[in-house]
Parts: sequence; C-alpha cells; structure tokens
Amino acid sequence: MSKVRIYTLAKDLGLENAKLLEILDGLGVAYKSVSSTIEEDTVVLIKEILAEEGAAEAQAPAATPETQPTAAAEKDTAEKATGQTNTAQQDRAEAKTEQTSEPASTSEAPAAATPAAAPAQDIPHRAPVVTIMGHVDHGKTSLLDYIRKTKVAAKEAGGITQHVGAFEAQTSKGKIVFIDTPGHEAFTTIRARGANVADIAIIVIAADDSLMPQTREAIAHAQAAKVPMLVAINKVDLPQADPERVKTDLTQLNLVPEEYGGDVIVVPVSARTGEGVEDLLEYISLTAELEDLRADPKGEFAGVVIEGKVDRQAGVLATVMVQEGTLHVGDFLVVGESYGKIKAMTDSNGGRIKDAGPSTPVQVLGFSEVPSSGEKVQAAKNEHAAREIIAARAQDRRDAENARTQRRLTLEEMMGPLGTVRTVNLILRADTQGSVEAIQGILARKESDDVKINVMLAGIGAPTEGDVLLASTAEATILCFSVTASGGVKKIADTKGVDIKSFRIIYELIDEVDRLLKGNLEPVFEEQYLGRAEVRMVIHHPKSGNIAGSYVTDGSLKRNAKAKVTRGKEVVYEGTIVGLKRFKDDVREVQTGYECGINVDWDGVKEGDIIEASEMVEVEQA
Ligand SMILES: Nc1nc2c(ncn2[C@@H]2O[C@H](COP(=O)(O)OP(=O)(O)OP(=O)(O)O)[C@@H](O)[C@H]2O)c(=O)[nH]1
Repeated sequence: MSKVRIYTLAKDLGLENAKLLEILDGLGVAYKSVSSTIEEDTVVLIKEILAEEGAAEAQAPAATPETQPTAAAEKDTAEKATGQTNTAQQDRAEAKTEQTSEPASTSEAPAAATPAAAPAQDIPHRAPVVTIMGHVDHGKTSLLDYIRKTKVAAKEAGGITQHVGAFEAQTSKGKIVFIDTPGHEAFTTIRARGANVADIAIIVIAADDSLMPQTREAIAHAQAAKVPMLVAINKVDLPQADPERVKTDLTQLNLVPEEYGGDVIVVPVSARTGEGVEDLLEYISLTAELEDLRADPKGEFAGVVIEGKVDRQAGVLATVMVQEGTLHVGDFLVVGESYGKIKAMTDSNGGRIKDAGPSTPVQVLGFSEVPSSGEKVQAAKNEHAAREIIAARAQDRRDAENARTQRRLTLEEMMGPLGTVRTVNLILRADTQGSVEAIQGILARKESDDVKINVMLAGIGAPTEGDVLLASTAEATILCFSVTASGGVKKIADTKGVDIKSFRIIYELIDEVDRLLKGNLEPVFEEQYLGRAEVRMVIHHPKSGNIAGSYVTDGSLKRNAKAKVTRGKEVVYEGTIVGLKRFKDDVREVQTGYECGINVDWDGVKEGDIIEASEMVEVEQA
C-alpha cells in the first residue's frame, strides 16, 4: 500500500496544508510536518470527509456573495473545523488581490480573481523573509546566486560576504525575500539580528564538510530566535559529498531529519547544478504557509535597518525591511536619534519605487546619519513629530547614562582603582556600520578579567588626522577594515608613532587584535615537572660544596631548573640546580637512566634523597 506526503495530497486535493492538517488532527492521525507521509486508507477517509462537506455545502443556501464555489466550500469547512470566521483560505483570497503580499504556496488559489469581499480588519498574508546561515564557504552566497541568477560571490574580497543585503526573489512559488547574511563568525551580531528579522532560517551545510562551529552557532541563533529552520545540504554534486553523514551529525544536536523519524526538513541541494533548489523553495513556501505570515500594508509603518552605509555619490544609504504598513517617498522616518525624509527608494533590483509594502527590502536615501543594522525604523507624521520623538529618546538616553555614571562612581569609591587590569585602546574604522558593529561584537567577547578593550572611537570611513592625534595621546592602535588611510594621514601617524593597520579580511583583523591582547597580558608562568633523580652518593667538591652523585629515574634534569629535595616524605630543601655534570663535563640536561652529578647549592644533601626538578613555563592565555 503506497503512502503519500501531506503537502502532495493537499496540492492534489486543492486544499491549504493547514486545512488538511486540521482534518488529520480531527482523525487523530499523527504527523510531524507537512512532509510526513500518510497511509492510503487515511487518504480515502479524507476524501470521504471532503465529499460529505462538499455535499452539505451544496445544500446550504448561498450566504455569501462569493462567486467561487471551491473557496466558499473551504471557507465553511475551515470555519467548522476552527470555529473561526477568519479562515486562511479567505485571507489567501485577499492576499491575492494585494499582489505583493502573496506568500509562496503550492496549493491552488481558487479565489485569486475575486476581489476581497472580506471584512476590512482581516490582515493579508505577506511574503516570507528567509535568512541563509551556515559555516564559511559552505555555499550561502552561491545558493542565493543560484536563486537570484546573479553572481555575487565572485565580487567579494577574499570570497567572504562582507555586508548584509536583502533580496526579493520571484520564484515559481511566489515572492520570497532572502536576507544575505555573511558567513564568518565576525558577523555574528548581524547574523543574530538577521535571524530576528527573518521568518525562516535556512542552515546551509556543505555535504563534504558536515557540521562546523559556525553551523552550530547558526542553529543556535535560529533556535534562540524561534524561527523555523530548514537544513540545506549543499554541494551534493561533489564526488566526496556525504549527505548521510550530515544527517547523522545533525541527530547529535537533537535535530532529527524526517526520514529518520524526526521533524527536521533536510533538503539536499547543489548551488552549482541547481539540483534540489526547487525543492528547497517549495519547502520554504510550505513552511511560510504554515507560519501564516501576515502584515497590514495599510497599517502603521514598522521596519528594521538591515544595513547602513555611506555612498560617495549618493550619501547615506540604508537598507530597510518593511515589516508593517507601507513606506512612501516623502515619509519622515526616525531611527535611533536621527531622522530623515525619504528622498528616493530603490528595490532590491536597483529600480526606483515610490511605495513599499510588507516584506519588501528597500534602499532608502534620505537619512542624515548612518543607521545601525538591526535598528528599528519608525515613521513620523511630519518633521516636527520626528524631532519630538528624537528629543524624547535623547532624554531617555541621558537619563540612563547619568544613572550609569552614578553607579560607576559608587563602585570606584567602594573598591578603588583596579590597578592590575590592563587596557588596550583601539580606534576602529570600517566601510559600513554593519562591519563596525560586527567587529565590536567580537571585541566585546574577547575581553577578559585581565585585559579590557577600550574602543575610543568607531566610525565609518578612512581614518582621519584627528584619529591619529587621539591615538597618539591615548596610545591606541587604529584598526581599519576595508578602508585605508590616505598618504597624509599615514605620514602623521609615522611621525607620532601611531600604528594604523588595515585589513580586508575580517579574521586577519581579529588575529591582530589577538596579538595586541597578548602583548598587553602579564605573562603567566606555571610550574612544570621535569624529572627526578635518586642520590646514590655525596661527593664533596672543594669549590662547589657537596655534589649529589645521582641516577635519573624519571624524565630529565636540567641545569637552572628548580630543585626540590625530599627525604622520605619530607621536603628538606628547595632551591635551584646550579650545576649538572656527566663525568667531568658540565651538561645542560641529563635523561632517565643516566648518572650525573647534581649541585643544588646546598651541603645538606644525603644519600637516598630524591631530587625532583621542575621549571617555570609561560602558559598560553586564552
Ligand atoms: N561543487 C560545489 N561547489 C560549491 C557549491 N556551492 C558553493 N560552492 C563553492 O564553494 C565555495 C564557497 O561558496 P560561497 O557561496 O562563497 O560560500 P559562502 O558560504 O557564501 O561563504 P562566505 O560568504 O565566505 O561565508 C565557492 O568556491 C563556491 O563555488 C556547490 O553546490 N557545489
């Protein structure tokens, strides 16, 4: 007897997945997700139920003006099942009329041509916002490229995605918005925010590499953000690809793939050949449909900054994701403590647009200051209202700062200055706000109880003469990411003895920070055992005093090592091996199994004593 997947059956029957799940719930049939399979018996039962419902509907007097009998029947069915009047089917019909808000869907859309006859309070569906996360080089950019049919990876320095972007993709399943989150650990901050902006997370895992540290991190972020997760096993075209290993590895994280009886959807794909990409899009659509994502284009505007930067020609540009309401050219927007009036908007293809509804990423021109990634964007009625919002926020911030200052003073008074803590002063310069924040995020995690990092200034653009002056008085290092100092600034830095270090690859910058941190750490030494020797005879030397004629029983003994002399259980002397001889020769080291003469600069040594040697070694600090 053959089995059928739930979403395939829903498609065949022209039903919403949610509706079919309701019927299955009613029948008490267990399933994990829409891609679970059900028995043919159950399919027969479902068909009978639907036929009965259809017959009942046909007998009932037409209560609504809807022209589509299928939509009406399903509406009624769903109402019976849920007890609600706002059915998914009805909303889908409305969403269709919104054009841009239609979520990807695999089921039919019977009411597509019908203008929304639903009550005004019903909120239409919106397109899902998807973030692609995973380990570096596992193919996130390539996968997006394949979906967008453009080449982005080739343009990036060092092959690493440097900025967050967002793109709309018109797929065969409808509109899906992808947030292109960078892969390297450095961008954890942005990635975390990416997951929060996103409705669905795709975890890309290379089939030839399996789970890597950033894969685990990405999974943790998606879990923390409580967004549904799909796993794309990429690079399945490679001969060494081992998708089964990836699935097994996933189970170790309690992520059990469906085919192993779990509920994690795992899709094998190749960004190179395109294999499986359609399936992935279909799963995204299915997940989105179940999430029942809605936003009101007529509601109050709410959005989030994905990325902010300064363009030499255009000025401040910000990518904003519209989450609620609609943005219009000419609107006043407030972000943090700055505001702007939208002078122009472009969509993800670079085309000028005048309005942007929910789930639309737009590049906005008109902010006076570069907004930070992840910041919330609010609309203001007019300039006056925008200023008022900012004034209130500035006051809140000042109040909070004052409270912090007071707390710090009290602490200092109580504890006094912490003289042992060292501080590394840094000035950060990067090409975008996103990069600045990402680097700051990492730096914060690198601080320890012994070394503090003081970012004196963090800004966008090349370092200035002012930065150099600040660095020289504060003994700070200037770290640049994707920006370089002009010749003039470099010259001043040279004369002032200020280091300006520029990097195009984030982890090289981080390596430099590690070096700076190490340079500022007090070295930590640890006593390390070397070996021991048994004193077999004591020889008196007229110049050096008593020499212990010994036999090395373990490890080795070294000249200048620390020496501990024990007699029975008692430590009788602690000093240094000032002399070590083999026959008449001075030696540096004597190994196990050899006899030697040991001078510990103590005449009390006796036959039968044990001399234990150890040395102080510098330990690597984390
Ligand atoms: N054979 C094969 N190679 C792939 C596939 N997907 C990506 N690659 C290659 O893997 C390398 C890394 O791909 P990217 O798309 O840059 O990876 P990424 O995860 O975006 O990397 P970062 O942006 O650096 O985090 C590139 O050389 C790609 O050509 C695939 O499906 N098959």
